[in-house]
Amino acid sequence: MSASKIPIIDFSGFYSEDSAKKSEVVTQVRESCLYNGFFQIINHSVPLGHQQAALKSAKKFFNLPQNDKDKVSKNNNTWNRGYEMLRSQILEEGTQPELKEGFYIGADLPVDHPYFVEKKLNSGPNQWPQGLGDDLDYFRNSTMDYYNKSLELASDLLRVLALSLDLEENFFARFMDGAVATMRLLHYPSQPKDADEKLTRGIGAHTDFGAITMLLQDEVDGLQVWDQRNQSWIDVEPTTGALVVNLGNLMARWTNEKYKSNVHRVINKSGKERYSIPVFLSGNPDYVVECIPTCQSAGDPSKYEPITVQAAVSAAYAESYGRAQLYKQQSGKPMDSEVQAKPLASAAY
Ligand SMILES: O=C(O)CCC(=O)C(=O)O
Ligand SMILES: [Fe+2]
Repeated sequence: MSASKIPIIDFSGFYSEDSAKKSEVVTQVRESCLYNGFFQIINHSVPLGHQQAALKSAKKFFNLPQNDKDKVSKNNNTWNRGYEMLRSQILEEGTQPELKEGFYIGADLPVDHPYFVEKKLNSGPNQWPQGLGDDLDYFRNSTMDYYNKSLELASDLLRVLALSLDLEENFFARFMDGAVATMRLLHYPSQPKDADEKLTRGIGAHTDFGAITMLLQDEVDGLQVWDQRNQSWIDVEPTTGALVVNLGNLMARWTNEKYKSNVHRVINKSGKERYSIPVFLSGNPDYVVECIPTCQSAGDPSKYEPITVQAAVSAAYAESYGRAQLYKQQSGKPMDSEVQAKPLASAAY
């Protein structure tokens, strides 16, 4: 597999009647997952119109006055919904708090839903930015439509992943049933041209926490994927209509590290504002992730104990937000309200 580019896979083969075309998709996905866990897909099931509408909504939201954004702060709840201000997170140790702001959305669950009552991972009602006024309906519909379409695609991707691992196509169905997923609208201000690249990140080098991530980026580049074999960063070229798919730590654990959860980062040196929308699939919080049968053998036993989705994903969130808090304490800077109000142990939900 070529190292200098992230492969673009034509996903229409998966929906084709032609079994050879379907196998070709499965083979390309397998190769990408074994190599570095990143690929782009085109001709998938999330319509371009839905992508554009969601990005338009993101831009409208981030253009609001700071005061309107602060009113829907993620600090207002413990289930990780709402606005996250600039410099709230550090994913790469030794770097400065990150130059991005975000808005978290998920399934809009009522307060009597069992997931909310039982405080399951990132589960509860959304916060909606009233500051958008007449644009709020459009914002709500376009973001939720995009979210729902992404979850349908996630099921298809898991079918392909199952086949790529020589499993039954519906192996991941129970994991998807009642799955939790979180979407984040992201805005990366343009970084000053003379910013110290070593320390300033849009998002620091990290791996994702969940099973898979589906990322929509607009036309501004900045996402880079670590190429372990060549010890260099690969730029992920924005491609109209494409989604970047990458595997998270949960999938790496599940596959006994046969499939990669790879390091990536964003540095926005474009001189333009950058917007992106990742959807993180965590899965059913009660599902127990246990080494996939085809990924272990007598000579290659399971490296990890079984763990629930809830336990695996929540630990990772707490750690990353804790780092930003620590940085601000140690550097003696006044902490913004976002970080101050958030105790480390309950950082994410
Ligand atoms: O914005 C991007 O391109 C990447 C975002 C990302 O890696 C993340 O939110 O985990
Ligand atoms: Fe990421």
